[in-house]
Amino acid sequence: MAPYDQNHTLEACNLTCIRDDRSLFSELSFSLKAGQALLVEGRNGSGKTSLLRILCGIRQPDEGHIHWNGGDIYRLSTGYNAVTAWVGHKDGIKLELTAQENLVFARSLGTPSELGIAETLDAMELGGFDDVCAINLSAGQKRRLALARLLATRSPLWILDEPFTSLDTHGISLIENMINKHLEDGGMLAVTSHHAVTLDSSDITHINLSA
Ligand SMILES: Nc1ncnc2c1ncn2[C@@H]1O[C@H](COP(=O)(O)OP(=O)(O)OP(=O)(O)O)[C@@H](O)[C@H]1O
Repeated sequence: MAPYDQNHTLEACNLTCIRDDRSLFSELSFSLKAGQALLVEGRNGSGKTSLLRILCGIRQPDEGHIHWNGGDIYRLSTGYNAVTAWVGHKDGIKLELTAQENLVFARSLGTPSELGIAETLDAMELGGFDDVCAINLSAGQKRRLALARLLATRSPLWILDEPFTSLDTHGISLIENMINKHLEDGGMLAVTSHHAVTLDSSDITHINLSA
């Protein structure tokens, strides 16, 4: 993939998240630049998914704001979802569509990458499954198809909630390599994972929501 713009920035300022009168986190601030990763850690229920959903713009923080390249993510003229790729707990794939059709759909929603659909499926070791309905893929193959969206579209900011769920050790290393390449190209990453994540970059910010 061609390198991303090295001037991209993400800044989170004084984020607060309250659920049912309970404060999950407050006054949380951090920033990311090209090639940097944010690793969100913490016990079950500490608020990791809630933080990632706020970073995606799916949920507004109760306090604080997030800026992309200096502009509030809710007011970007280009649309913040044009720069983010989100893979959540759920695969978010259409079970009645084939693997290929799922990627055509994903590309229609974002900025298509220079990698073709067949090449993307090959990269995710799903070559030969292009015309198979997603409902007939194994759990790990469904997860790889969900993560294939990251390659099928071109988004500098990847936001991944437990990306390794259902993957075997080979699948995990496939995704880690993909993430490392993304960071090498100047992409950014926010991730939470109960598995250890092996990243080549030393440019990692750790946030522990249980601390
Ligand atoms: N839609 C919601 N409405 C009310 N409370 C919610 C909602 N979503 C999450 N919560 C609560 O917020 C808290 C944090 O949930 P969250 O999913 O962010 O935690 P997490 O750190 O990602 O947990 P896990 O490691 O188990 O995935 C939990 O106590 C949960 O019950």
